[in-house]
Amino acid sequence: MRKIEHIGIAVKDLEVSNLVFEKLFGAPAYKFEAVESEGVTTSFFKNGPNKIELLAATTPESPIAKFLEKKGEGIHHIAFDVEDIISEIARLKKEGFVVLNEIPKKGADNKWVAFLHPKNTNGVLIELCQEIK
Ligand SMILES: CC[C@H](C(=O)O)C(=O)SCCNC(=O)CCNC(=O)[C@H](O)C(C)(C)COP(=O)(O)OP(=O)(O)OC[C@H]1O[C@@H](n2cnc3c(N)ncnc32)[C@H](O)[C@@H]1OP(=O)(O)O
Ligand SMILES: [Co+2]
Repeated sequence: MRKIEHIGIAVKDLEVSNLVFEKLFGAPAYKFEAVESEGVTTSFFKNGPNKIELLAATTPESPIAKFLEKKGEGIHHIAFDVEDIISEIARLKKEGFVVLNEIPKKGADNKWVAFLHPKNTNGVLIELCQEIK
């Protein structure tokens, strides 16, 4: 894992939260993207080398909808940039982590992604991201 790729924040209303983070960073989101397979719509903000992903649910079954129901708005996951997601998944499986999708899926912002179950990472949902070249 090379660096934090983004921090995902679950929000109830993307429009409202876009304005909050635009004020916070003094700049608008650089990207808005829906990821149907995850039942989410996202916006991305860059602040220097850091990236924030706001996520709102578009379906009741969405992981974000369930998270909001259970925990309310807040940090949802930490995503890490990886060189080779396939070998990283194999390494982490060997280390005993539960990989929620062993076959990388298409994420937002042009990435292949996979997730580790938070039960093995002290309650923090971890996302692996590999840039799609
Ligand atoms: C891919 C697009 C975009 C991108 O960056 O490219 C994204 O980041 S999409 C992000 C949304 N997608 C996901 O989160 C996919 C991975 N998540 C899952 O598979 C589930 O959300 C899972 C397995 C983490 C939890 O699902 P489950 O149906 O088991 O929900 P429960 O409410 O029963 O949770 C079980 C247990 O886990 C705790 N939990 C749930 N979500 C989180 C979280 N985000 N962070 C930390 N902990 C979480 C929940 O509290 C339950 O704990 P318990 O102690 O049993 O109460
Ligand atoms: Co993410």
